[in-house]
Amino acid sequence: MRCNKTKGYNNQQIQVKMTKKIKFTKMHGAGNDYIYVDTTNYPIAAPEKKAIEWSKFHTGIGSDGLILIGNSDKADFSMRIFNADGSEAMMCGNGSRCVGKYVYEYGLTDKTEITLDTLSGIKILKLHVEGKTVTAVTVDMGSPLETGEVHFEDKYPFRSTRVSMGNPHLVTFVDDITQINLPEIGPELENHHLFPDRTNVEFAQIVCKDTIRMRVWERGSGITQACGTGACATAVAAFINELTGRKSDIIMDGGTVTIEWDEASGHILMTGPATKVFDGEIEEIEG
Ligand SMILES: N[C@@H](CCC[C@H](N)C(=O)O)C(=O)O
Repeated sequence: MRCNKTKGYNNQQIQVKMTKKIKFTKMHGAGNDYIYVDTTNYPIAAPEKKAIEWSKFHTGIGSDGLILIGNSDKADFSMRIFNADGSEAMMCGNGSRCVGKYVYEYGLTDKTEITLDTLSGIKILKLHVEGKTVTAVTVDMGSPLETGEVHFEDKYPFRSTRVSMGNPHLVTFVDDITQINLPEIGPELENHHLFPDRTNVEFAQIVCKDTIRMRVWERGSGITQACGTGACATAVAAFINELTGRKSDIIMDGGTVTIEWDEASGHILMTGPATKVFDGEIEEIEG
């Protein structure tokens, strides 16, 4: 049978689709990379879909997810975070530092102390500025919402600690982190029946009383080079289990952040880098 291209073509209804150009900035915090869009200039329809499409490395921009910066009636700015699988999370530690750098360096504010409205409440960002550049940001992440021990009754020989930093985390301390097969165990634990909302998964090794090496499997994004809320959860779990003091450096695959659990306020303070990679423009097909 021959295929009649001409007939097929003539019979087709031609749909004219409009395209719109969206400016974005690719940024990373300790290697945790997201696409940032200022939605006051470029409103994004269906962000769940865009997060999946744009996060793909071969056919999109390539990232761990999508972060939308917007206005808020409760704070200076708002932040929404979508993982690479399109799921929306409550909070993003590394992302919040990059939002601080973005709004300052792109002239949306000249404040060096900024309030940020997130699904996990209002966070306070303190920018460390050198000249006109934000080199690091300290974020008051608030108090950990929930902590608890987890004993797996099935195949895992671990005693783990559950910590909610708005996002759910499962932290497990091991003697040798290099022995952990994260690509295999990460998704198993993320989707374990004990966690109906899934969970982020951290494996950590104590280096010394104030230093922890950590690797992460993120809910909705897989292995990432760093996770800010995960670093907070790891420091909290280490302190609760009497493995460290209140302040520790968390060394991740892509960089280090410092976490301090302030005794007076009970808040977690996270300090770490924020880096711009490039600005870009992507075409969005409407309809
Ligand atoms: N990488 C982020 C956390 C992003 C959300 C997380 N994957 C979730 O679904 O809870 C961070 O730096 O905190």
